[in-house]
Amino acid sequence: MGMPKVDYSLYLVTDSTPAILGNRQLTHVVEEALRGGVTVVQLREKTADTADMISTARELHGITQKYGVPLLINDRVDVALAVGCEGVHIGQDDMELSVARKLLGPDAIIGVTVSSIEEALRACKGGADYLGIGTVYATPTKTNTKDIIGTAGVREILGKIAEARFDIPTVCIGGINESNLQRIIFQSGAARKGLDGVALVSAIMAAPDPEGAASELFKLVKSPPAFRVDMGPADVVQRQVAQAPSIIQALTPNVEQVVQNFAANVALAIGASPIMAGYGEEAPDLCKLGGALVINMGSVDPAGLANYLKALRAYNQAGRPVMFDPVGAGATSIRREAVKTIMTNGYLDVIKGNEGEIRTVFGDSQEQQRGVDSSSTLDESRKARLVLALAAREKNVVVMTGKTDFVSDGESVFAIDNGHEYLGLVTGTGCTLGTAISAAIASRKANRLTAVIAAILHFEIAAELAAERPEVRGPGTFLPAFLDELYRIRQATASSELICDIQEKFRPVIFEFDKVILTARKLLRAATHLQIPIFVTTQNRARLGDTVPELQDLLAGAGPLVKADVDKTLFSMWLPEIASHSHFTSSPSEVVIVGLESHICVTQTALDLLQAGHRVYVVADGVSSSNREEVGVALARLRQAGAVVTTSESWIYECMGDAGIPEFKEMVKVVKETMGDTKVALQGLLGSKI
Ligand SMILES: Cc1ncc(COP(=O)(O)OP(=O)(O)O)c(N)n1
Ligand SMILES: Cc1ncsc1CCOP(=O)(O)O
Repeated sequence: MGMPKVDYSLYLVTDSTPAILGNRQLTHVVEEALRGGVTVVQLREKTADTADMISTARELHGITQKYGVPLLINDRVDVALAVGCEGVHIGQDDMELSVARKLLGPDAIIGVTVSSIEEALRACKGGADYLGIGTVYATPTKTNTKDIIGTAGVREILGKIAEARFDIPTVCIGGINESNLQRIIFQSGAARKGLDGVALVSAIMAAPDPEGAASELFKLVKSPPAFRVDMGPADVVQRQVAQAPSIIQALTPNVEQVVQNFAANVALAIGASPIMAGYGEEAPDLCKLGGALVINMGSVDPAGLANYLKALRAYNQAGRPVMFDPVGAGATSIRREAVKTIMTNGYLDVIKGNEGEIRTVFGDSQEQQRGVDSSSTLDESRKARLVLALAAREKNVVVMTGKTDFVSDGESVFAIDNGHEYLGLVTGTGCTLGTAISAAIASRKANRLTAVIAAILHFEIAAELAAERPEVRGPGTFLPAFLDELYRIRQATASSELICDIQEKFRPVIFEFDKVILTARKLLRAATHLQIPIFVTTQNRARLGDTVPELQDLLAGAGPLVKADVDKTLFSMWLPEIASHSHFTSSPSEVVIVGLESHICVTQTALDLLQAGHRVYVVADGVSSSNREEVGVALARLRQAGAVVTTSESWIYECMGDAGIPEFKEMVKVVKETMGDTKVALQGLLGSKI
């Protein structure tokens, strides 16, 4: 006996009942699973007699040894002793740990089932080698389970083990399969202790291809979930909320909900592209478009629920965010069940609901809602504690709407007191707030908590502004004004950046080099007046020279607006130093590119920026290549990829948006003073493009 270091990542518990094994041979299925990557095997036979069990165990041990994997026996210390395998797994109703240890000796592996903190601490103190924590979810494989503890229960146990400083490996068990494994590991992890692996029966033993199933599961255990989002600390959140509304722009959520028309209008007003897609089969394609999914439980029927689950699965797998709106969650038992089903079948980045809905999602069985009403019974501190607890349990962001909205990421709670009573007098405003939130979280670049808060502020401040308009006399006139204000805020707060790369050594070879410089000078002046951050790059500065001298005075004048000046070897200007800058990480940006060469560095930069979720403007009078013919081809390609190919003057006016802005006078001066340059650059560079 004895095996120095056990890898608990993928722990297979066998089952030879016909419902699971069919008419296949147990040893054959286990060997296939071992080939697929199973790291521990437990022989679990509930009805076999001792002689048969010993015989199977012996054969199995021969196989597991070939793969260097420990074989443990469920409950039966006598069988483990007879076979001489590596150890046993015992439950709370089986032989005592101390007795098993005495019989098996110090080197045997003894695992213990635990479903509470007390059991876990007792097993740790008693010298268990690992813990099997569960049952996580109800499973037909074992129906006589005492406690279904969910990921929250697993996390509590892990937290206490860490607190008591026990360094013991742990797996969890019960209802785990390919579609929920990563979420279970993610949501179960406590601050200082995560799971070492997962134990499964049917997901492998009943699989038609046990090797393939095990190999897929092994990959999932070893890789971080696609949906995992690191949430920034609260102080970062507070800083970023200052620029809040700019977070919602150029996003593409896919929206599935009841008040579709209104939701679609809100999405468009805030710069998102809505797709109302209730058919789950479409989701795998839709999630490739890079948006977010809204599951709005406006109506619940079996077909609808199946669609929610299909879409949820597709978006989780693609690592795209999901916003769950558990409409009327507590109104009927069907809805309560639907909430449970949705929550146990996928990861929800954000859950948004009114007090009754959030209480139901948390599992408050006393909560009986009437329809989708939003009557409130909790005081503010209890509301804050509830969203905090739910977000901590689900490891996501929770929003409880109400007169004051409460938002939490499980670490901090924010209260938002904006909005207007008219929002409560128009149908669907709650649902469309979900649309706004989904648009904000659609970009993975944004901190999720910040994005959610920003979306709420955008939405509610727009309502306040709309209600103040002179033409608004009630909910009917409020609605169009509200859409206008959503749009106006978005327009006014879109954040732009300028990326520039023009080096000295290219001067003699680039087509119309001096014209590119003229445009770059104009854009730098405009950026400086409009307070647009500037990012400068050079390609191998030592060999190809610095940024041209014609731009140096303007860059010096821009001072702190020049956020980075980076030398590179990559062709793309989208360097880690730039991509990680807070201007790009806090929200999707509108980035204008000027420089060289259009078919190499400019093209790669634009494609990278698009891929990262930003909106890209390529100014046709500000980019060039050594061969003029390259330019038109590059611009056509970028246009097709989703970049906006425009001119410098058009971009400048788009950035201003409104002649009423304070900078307008200065900007007109820039445009007038560079009128001649603009003409020369357009004539010189655009002949071969567009
Ligand atoms: C790894 C692992 N964890 C838990 C169990 C459950 O064991 P137990 O509570 O003894 O229940 P039975 O398996 O005997 O029905 C397990 N087998 N393996
Ligand atoms: C043995 C055991 N102990 C708790 S749940 C369970 C069975 C898990 O089976 P499955 O992985 O098929 O849900």
